[in-house]
Amino acid sequence: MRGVDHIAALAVEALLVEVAATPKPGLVDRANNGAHDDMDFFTFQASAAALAPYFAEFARAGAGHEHLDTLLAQLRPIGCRAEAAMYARTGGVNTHKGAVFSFGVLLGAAGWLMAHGGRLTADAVLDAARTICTGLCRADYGALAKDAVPATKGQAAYLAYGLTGVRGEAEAGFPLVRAYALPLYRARRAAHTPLNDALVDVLLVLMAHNMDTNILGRHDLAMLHRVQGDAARILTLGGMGTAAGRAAVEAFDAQLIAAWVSPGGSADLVAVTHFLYEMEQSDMLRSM
Ligand SMILES: CC(C)(COP(=O)(O)OP(=O)(O)OC[C@H]1O[C@@H](n2cnc3c(N)ncnc32)[C@H](O)[C@@H]1O)[C@@H](O)C(=O)NCCC(=O)NCCS
Ligand SMILES: Nc1ncnc2c1ncn2[C@@H]1O[C@H](COP(=O)(O)OP(=O)(O)OP(=O)(O)O)[C@@H](O)[C@H]1O
Repeated sequence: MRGVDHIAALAVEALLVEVAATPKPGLVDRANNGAHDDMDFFTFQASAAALAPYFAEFARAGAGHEHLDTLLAQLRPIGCRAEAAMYARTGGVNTHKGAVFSFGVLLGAAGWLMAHGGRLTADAVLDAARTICTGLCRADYGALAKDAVPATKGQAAYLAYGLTGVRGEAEAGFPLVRAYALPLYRARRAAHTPLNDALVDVLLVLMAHNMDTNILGRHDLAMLHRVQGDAARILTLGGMGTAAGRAAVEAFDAQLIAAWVSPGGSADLVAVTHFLYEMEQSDMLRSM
């Protein structure tokens, strides 16, 4: 199905566009490797390309499945193979683990909607993602004993703070994307803000609100709250739209690199935001 390939391509584009946006505090971008010493801009490009066939598989699995509430069981094995392909291509570096999960669910949702005659609006895809992930946190975390040794940083964040990370975001239908990131991105794009600057501003609004388990993997709640406050403050300076805001973003990047902080979960949600925006735009063009 041609449409399915089209949305899979938009998801790959979203990964490429996200990593290119510069400056991104603490993250890999065109200027530096952020708070990472095992990956760079080119690692992300190779990883995104390696994921392309699996993104198409996610969308096809959604299109070929009858019921949304049993789709996750079809998507997860594809996610495992995608993760393996990512690690094979990057030499064992985690570039896109969270993104594989988020895009797996969203592409499954979009594929299902296409096959069932639904419109590809952001709201429809996010609602479908929520249905796909109903019960996920209980299933993945419910059986975890309080004194269990965490196998992943996600489990560690749940055991220490009760935070549900990317699983919780997906199960709630990506509320930060819906409430904060998409409205800001739509406004910036409508105002013809340079794409790069629109993406960086969206990153800041996500960082201001996200309980990013990627930050907690290396640091504590106090650090996460400090980062949230700093991101919010830079937005009040005007973000990338003012000289003061731009200077503050550059300084924030240096600060997060020095403190070795990486807001990787928010980076994934920037890619999700671009994907949903472009998907909605192409759906509108198709229906005109
Ligand atoms: C749910 C997945 C993504 C990861 O679980 P894990 O416990 O390792 O999560 P962890 O907290 O380490 O986060 C993974 C990534 O999510 C992203 N992330 C973190 N916080 C957030 C957030 N609040 N919002 C969005 N994304 C986030 C980051 O990019 C992070 O690197 C997935 O890999 C998974 O299901 N793992 C369990 C084993 C499994 O079934 N694997 C499937 C592939 S084999
Ligand atoms: N542009 C980006 N720059 C850096 N990280 C990003 C970017 N986009 C997304 N990320 C996310 O950051 C995550 C990697 O973070 P990190 O290196 O802290 O994880 P890790 O390999 O699990 O742990 P660690 O390196 O602390 O041992 C990736 O999974 C990815 O989702």
